[in-house]
Amino acid sequence: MEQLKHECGVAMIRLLKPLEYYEEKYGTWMYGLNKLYLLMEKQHNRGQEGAGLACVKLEANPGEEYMFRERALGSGAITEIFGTVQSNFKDLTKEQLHDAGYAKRVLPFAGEVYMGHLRYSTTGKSGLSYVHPFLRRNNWRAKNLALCGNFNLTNVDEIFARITAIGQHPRKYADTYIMLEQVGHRLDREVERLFNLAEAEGLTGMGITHYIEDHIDLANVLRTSSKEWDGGYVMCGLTGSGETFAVRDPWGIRPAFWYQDDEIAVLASERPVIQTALNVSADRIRELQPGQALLINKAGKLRTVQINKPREVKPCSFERIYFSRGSDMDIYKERKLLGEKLVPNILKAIDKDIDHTVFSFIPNTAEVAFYGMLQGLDDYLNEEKVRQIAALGHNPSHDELERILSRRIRSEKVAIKDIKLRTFIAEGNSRNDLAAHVYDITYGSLVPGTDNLVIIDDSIVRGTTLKQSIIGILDRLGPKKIVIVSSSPQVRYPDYYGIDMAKMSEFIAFKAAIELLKEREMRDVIESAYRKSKEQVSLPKEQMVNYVKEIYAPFTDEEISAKMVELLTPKGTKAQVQIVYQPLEGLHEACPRHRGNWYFSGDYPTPGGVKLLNMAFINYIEQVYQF
Ligand SMILES: O=P(O)(O)OC[C@H]1O[C@H](OP(=O)(O)OP(=O)(O)O)[C@H](O)[C@@H]1O
Ligand SMILES: NC(=O)CC[C@H](N)C(=O)O
Repeated sequence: MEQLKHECGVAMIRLLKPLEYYEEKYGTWMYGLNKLYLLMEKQHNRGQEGAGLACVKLEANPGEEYMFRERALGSGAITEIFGTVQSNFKDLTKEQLHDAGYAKRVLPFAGEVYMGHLRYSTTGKSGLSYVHPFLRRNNWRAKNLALCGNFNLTNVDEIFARITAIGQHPRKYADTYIMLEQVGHRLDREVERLFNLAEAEGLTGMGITHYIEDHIDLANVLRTSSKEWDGGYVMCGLTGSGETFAVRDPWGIRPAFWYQDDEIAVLASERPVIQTALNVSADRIRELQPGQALLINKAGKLRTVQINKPREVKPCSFERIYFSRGSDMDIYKERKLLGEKLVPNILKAIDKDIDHTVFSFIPNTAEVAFYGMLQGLDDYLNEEKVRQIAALGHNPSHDELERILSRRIRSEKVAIKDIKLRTFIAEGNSRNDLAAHVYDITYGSLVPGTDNLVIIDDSIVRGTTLKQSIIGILDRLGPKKIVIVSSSPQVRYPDYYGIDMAKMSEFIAFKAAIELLKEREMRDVIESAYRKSKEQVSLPKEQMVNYVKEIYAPFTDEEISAKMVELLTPKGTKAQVQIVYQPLEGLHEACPRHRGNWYFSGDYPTPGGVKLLNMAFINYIEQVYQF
């Protein structure tokens, strides 16, 4: 089975004082480097395929290196890159190590501007040369560019065709290279525009260089290069002359947060990492707005600029459900609410038999939703107790009270995740085997043959985790019934904005719907959706319609869940199995500000999404489906 990958993380730091300041105040000029390490480590959940960092030293003399980069592959990449950077300092004397002036003059990575990236590849390929930041070198300092991003565009092919038509020649067919070429090309134009102005003003030599570096307008560069980007992105960059930028997509799909005080300006993909790394409260951190860029110029002046007009804002709800760390105060509340909202359906699934049900979660991400679910169950039980007491019709005796009040929600740690690896994102071939062995159970945590087991997870995508591991091992405990609860709705459609799940055939919900259509002699629904999809291939993407919705339309969520259970329950399972899903309304009530739900609803935020879905469905029918 093909690997599902997702996300990337970005981190940027601009030191606003000279290195001496940090040496004096914090005992090290490596303050920025160390903070970058923290910001990256705390976002390692966002990318374990590779990591890289770039650094720019302001005001280096000609002949001295001013732009540095280090990259590595694998889950240990963060340690490796920082280890390599630190190895440059290992032979220094104590005096040299604490001499900020010496560091600034002589040492690599002793700069004021830093940028870090954590990667899971999406459109880009795997391998070290695809690990960000990407570099574009030039003899003019201001034309040098380091670029990294948390992004996925739906129209890389169109952009590639257009830029090659105007004579450009990207060295690789990879999305980040193409972005690098586009931004780099515009940066070149900007530098040339300023060169002409400087010359017209009679400047020469370094006078021209300084003029250019003092007047670069990155807003211009970003505006002209991002015009046609259709997708989710937070693109970050540094130029050789120390300009820093981060720009967010106009739909607000991918997230970014920033903070500034008089010492430092910082940007990261997730808010709590800034809170922790810099010890600041959430109210001092701002979110980069849809279509907005954060720009810091060579002199350290920070501003936000609207680069593209905000579109219908659809921030990715999967960030809230699963990707981002649950330590964000809002995400924590939202995840709890997701769990709480499921309580009525859970009670239905266990016939309200609270006394014979054990509640638990599938580690790790679902833990927070589990606490919310427990809270909801507690509330339900308290109401029950009040009803029971009232039903007595007299002042309860001590024994009566004790009997009623001793009823509890039975929460246990049932499933254990032994390997600290997200099975959702582990390496391709090894994933299946890994998924089967990654979880374990607590033996004796429920009464066999008597108790139900309700276990919450945050998402069911391909169902591999359930099929290959969870249902089988839970069944060993002998529960009467296993109720799997998903805190997110059914994942029905591919994502093209950062989560690389492009094949329809991967989704268990899709497989279930196709099975149901076949079983009920409704193949004509499939054929008609295919025909309509095929007919619109040459239409402009803005006019395309999501016909895959027709595959799901004849069925209720419950019918699809029931079919999924059939497909996912391993042979020989003794317990009855049921899957309870979060309805779409539940998701929106819990995460009201993150309305991006295309993977659940099929409502894509950009026309490019519908176009790619159309292709994915056609490919599925032509390559996988048996007529
Ligand atoms: O249906 P599937 O395709 O198997 O994917 C869904 C599973 O993947 C994720 O877990 P992950 O292994 O990433 O663990 P985590 O909760 O610890 O992040 C998620 O929490 C589900 O358990
Ligand atoms: N997950 C991401 O944001 C990946 C960035 C980029 N699309 C790549 O594949 O390298």
